[in-house]
Amino acid sequence: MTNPTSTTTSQEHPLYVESSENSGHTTGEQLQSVRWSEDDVLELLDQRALPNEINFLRLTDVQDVWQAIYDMVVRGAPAIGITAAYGVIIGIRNDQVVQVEEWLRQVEQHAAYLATSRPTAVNLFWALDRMTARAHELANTEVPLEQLNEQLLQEAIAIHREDEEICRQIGEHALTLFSDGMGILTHCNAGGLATAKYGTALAPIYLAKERGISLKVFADETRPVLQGARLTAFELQQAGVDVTLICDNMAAMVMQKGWVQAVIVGTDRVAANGDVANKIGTYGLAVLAKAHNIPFYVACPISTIDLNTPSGDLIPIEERHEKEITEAFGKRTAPEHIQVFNPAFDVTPNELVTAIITERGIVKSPYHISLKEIFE
Ligand SMILES: CSC[C@H]1O[C@H](OP(=O)(O)O)[C@H](O)[C@@H]1O
Repeated sequence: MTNPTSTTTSQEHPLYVESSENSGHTTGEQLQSVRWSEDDVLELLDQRALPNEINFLRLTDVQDVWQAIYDMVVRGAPAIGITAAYGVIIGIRNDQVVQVEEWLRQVEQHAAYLATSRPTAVNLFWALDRMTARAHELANTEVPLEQLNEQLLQEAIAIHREDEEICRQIGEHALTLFSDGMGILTHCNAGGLATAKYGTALAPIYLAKERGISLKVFADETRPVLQGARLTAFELQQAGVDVTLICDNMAAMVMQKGWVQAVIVGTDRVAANGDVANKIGTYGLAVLAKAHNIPFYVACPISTIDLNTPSGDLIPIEERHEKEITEAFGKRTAPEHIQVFNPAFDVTPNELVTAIITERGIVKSPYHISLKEIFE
C-alpha cells in the first residue's frame, strides 16, 4: 500500500485565506477539508493534526482513502461521503479494465470496499450508492470506455459542490431560530471541516457572523477525540466568532447559569422515526437541554436521513480503539489493561429533538410523518 504523500504548509498558514471581497474580515474563503486538485489527486486536510498543523495528504490509492476515513484524517458525515465518492474514482482509475461490464464490476467493488471504513454516518453509503447508480447509467450509454472514468468523476464533483449550497441553505433555515445575543451550545464538530463548507450545525453561526448578528457559542471539547476543542473552537475562532471552549461535563453548569438559549448539533444518521445518532455525549446534552427547557436542534442534509432504518436502536454504532480513551497527547492517562468501552456515537430519542433543520426546511414532530414529507 502506497503511503499518502503529504504537502505540509507552514503553521502560520491560516485555515481561512482572505478572499478579495472579505478583505479585513476573518471569514474569508474557508480552506476545504477535501479537495480534488488541479492535477487530479485527492487532497485531504489531516484533521488529526489540527489545530497545531495544517497538513494536506495527497492520496492516489483506494486503500489509503479507506484508511484516511477510518483513521479520521477526514471526518464528519458529509465530508466522509464526498471523500468516498472520490475514492471510487481513485480506485477505478488504477484498474486496467478492457470491457464496460468489468469497469462496472470494479466500480461496485471499490464502493463496497469503501463502505466498510466506518459504519454509522449514512452519508458514506448515500454517496457510494449515488456513485454506483451513476456508473450503471453511464454503462448503459454510448460513452466510450476510456471516457467513463471522467464522466463518473463529474458525479463525485457534483456531490462535493452540491454539499456547499446544501449547508448554506441549512444555515439560512437554522438562522430563523436564532436572534442577536443568544447563547448557543454545540457538540463535536459539524462545521466546514465536516462538510464541503459552512457545516451543518455551524452554518447558521457563520451566516450570523456575516450578517452582524452576534451569537455567543459554547463549544464542548467532545472527548475522547476532541473535535470540539481541536476543530470547532479553531474554526469559529478563525472566523472571528465569540466562542468559549468548555469541557463536556461543564455543559450542565452553563445551562444552569442561563448562558444557553439553544443547543444545535450535527448528526451522522437520522432514523425514520426521528431518533438521531450523533457524536457520543449528544444524548446527555439532549437530556440536559430538556431539563433546562432549552430547545435542542439537529442540523443535517436530507442525505443524512435514513428512512430505511425505522428507529435509532437499529443504527450501527461504531466502537473505536481503546487508545482514544487511555492515551492523550501520546501519554497513557489510564492504567494498563483497564477495560474500555469506546462508542463513537450515541442515539438521542426523537422526543428530545425540538426540530431537525434541513436544506428543505425545519422538520418537527411527529417525525415518522414529517421526515417522509421532506422527501416529497
Ligand atoms: C456534519 S456531520 C458531523 C458529525 O460527524 C461527527 O462524527 P466524527 O467526527 O466521528 O466523524 C460528529 O458526530 C458530528 O456531529
